[in-house]
Amino acid sequence: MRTAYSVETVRAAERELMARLPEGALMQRAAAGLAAACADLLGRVYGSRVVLLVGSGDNGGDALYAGARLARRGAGVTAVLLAPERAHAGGLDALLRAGGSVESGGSLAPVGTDDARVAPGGQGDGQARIVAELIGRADLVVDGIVGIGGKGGLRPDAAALAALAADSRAAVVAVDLPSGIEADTGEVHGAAVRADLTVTFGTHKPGLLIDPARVYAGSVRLVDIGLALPGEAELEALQHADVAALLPMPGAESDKYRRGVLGIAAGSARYPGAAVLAVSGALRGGAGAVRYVGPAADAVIAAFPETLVSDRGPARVGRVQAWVVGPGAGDDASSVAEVLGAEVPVLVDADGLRLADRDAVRARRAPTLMTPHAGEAAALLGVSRQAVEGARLDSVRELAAAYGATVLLKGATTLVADAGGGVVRVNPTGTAWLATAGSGDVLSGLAGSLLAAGLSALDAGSVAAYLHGLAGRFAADGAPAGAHDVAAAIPDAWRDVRAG
Ligand SMILES: NC(=O)C1=CN([C@@H]2O[C@H](COP(=O)(O)OP(=O)(O)OC[C@H]3O[C@@H](n4cnc5c(N)ncnc54)[C@H](O)[C@@H]3O)[C@@H](O)[C@H]2O)[C@@H](O)CC1
Ligand SMILES: Nc1ncnc2c1ncn2[C@@H]1O[C@H](COP(=O)(O)OP(=O)(O)O)[C@@H](O)[C@H]1O
Ligand SMILES: [K+]
Repeated sequence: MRTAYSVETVRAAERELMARLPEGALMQRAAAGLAAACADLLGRVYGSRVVLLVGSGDNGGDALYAGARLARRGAGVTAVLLAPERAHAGGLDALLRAGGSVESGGSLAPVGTDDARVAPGGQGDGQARIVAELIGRADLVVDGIVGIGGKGGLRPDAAALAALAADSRAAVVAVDLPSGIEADTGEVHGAAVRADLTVTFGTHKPGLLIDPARVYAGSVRLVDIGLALPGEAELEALQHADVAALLPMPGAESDKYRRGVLGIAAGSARYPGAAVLAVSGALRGGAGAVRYVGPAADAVIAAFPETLVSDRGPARVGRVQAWVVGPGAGDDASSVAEVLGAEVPVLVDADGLRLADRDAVRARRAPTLMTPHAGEAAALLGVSRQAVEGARLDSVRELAAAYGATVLLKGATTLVADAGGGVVRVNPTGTAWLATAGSGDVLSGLAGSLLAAGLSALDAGSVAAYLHGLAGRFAADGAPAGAHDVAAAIPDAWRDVRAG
């Protein structure tokens, strides 16, 4: 399991550890890990050109000490100091003693606020040009502007440096996190550094795993500095072994009913394909049987003859262990209401989200799993799609609380949150090839099947997202794939997870 902790928790763990260690020991651990990662990225350290962007906190201190280590190995290291009089004194001293040099990078005036570029003004043309040329010629830029002490997007002088780093051909390594992102939420308010690699200390921070900030982090390398973190994380990402342990496996005593029967109320005359795709995901999700209820029975049977079909409405079909309702359902509000009345776990997706009565969902005693994409979540919350996409963690928690349900918010980094708070799951396996019509229907069938097999809503949602993301990768393999290809690749994803 990969876990991420909030800044507050990290600070507390750091305080506790620092009290037991000699002064500066923690920063040396961080700097050693950072320097090693930089050296790996450079390949050859000797003769390389390294520029450190250094803010006035300990994040800059990490960069300076790592720069000193690289300078001792023969790199040409220059620190650009945003606030020369407040730069970390010990780090600065170490860098200078190792043969590094220093430039002032404060008050480089940016042009505009969105597209910050160093311009004449501030300290004047001369210094701005020196800094721009340094960064432009660098092999590696180390972003030590701000770490977990940052608030809001980068200030203008820091934004100007970030823009220069983005324009240069240098690889960019962020220290702890890309400066300018919100560590606790993954939100990005204004300018932020775009890194190729982030070297983070002690634990992942939520912002490194959640969009939009995740994209700024590049790949992420965790350096263990010995922090003792409490049991429950803020955020967790399942990995192969975690998923393998949760997959429902049949045993000698299993029969199709004991493995779980999933009911699917989906599809309409207009959208029969949604029913077919939901069934295609469900048949690969571990339930022993799938019952389909709705107007697309002919299409479902033609594609999947093993499906049990009925046109009698959800309330009168035989017993099921879980329901999926909503994909392609059009305006079939009565099916949604009937399914919400069932005392088994229910997954609500697509049209079902719009048709579900909030009080009816809140009144349910069995688990409910809602699976909106950002647009659907926005409609339920009464905000814009951009507002949801910009604040995904807050949005998923708010929706879960409002409906008293588990919510899976789809996207490049799918999040799953329970109503009562607690850890939120983030899915690491997705691929942008999954942004194809009908892939959400496959996901709802798959997650429903896992619910029918007995997984909790949080586990069913996060295991389904994991398998679905992996199946998307296998199906696409560098070329477009349709939703039915994704469903067909679920068994490969399942086998891959079990193989470890
Ligand atoms: N506390 C510890 O034990 C350790 C801390 N470490 C490092 O220390 C960092 C935290 O250090 P600090 O608490 O000093 O804080 P930071 O260095 O993250 O940030 C504080 C500085 O950034 C400036 N700043 C804040 N928001 C800004 C913005 N939007 N634009 C530009 N500048 C901004 C502040 O004025 C302040 O000078 C961690 O991220 C990590 O890199 C590591 O050395 C490991 C050990
Ligand atoms: N950029 C992306 N990267 C990774 N996964 C994505 C991306 N965009 C969408 N997805 C995934 O693709 C699926 C799309 O679902 P949805 O929007 O409901 O589509 P549909 O309604 O057409 O079935 C979701 O599982 C979502 O997480
Ligand atoms: K940083």
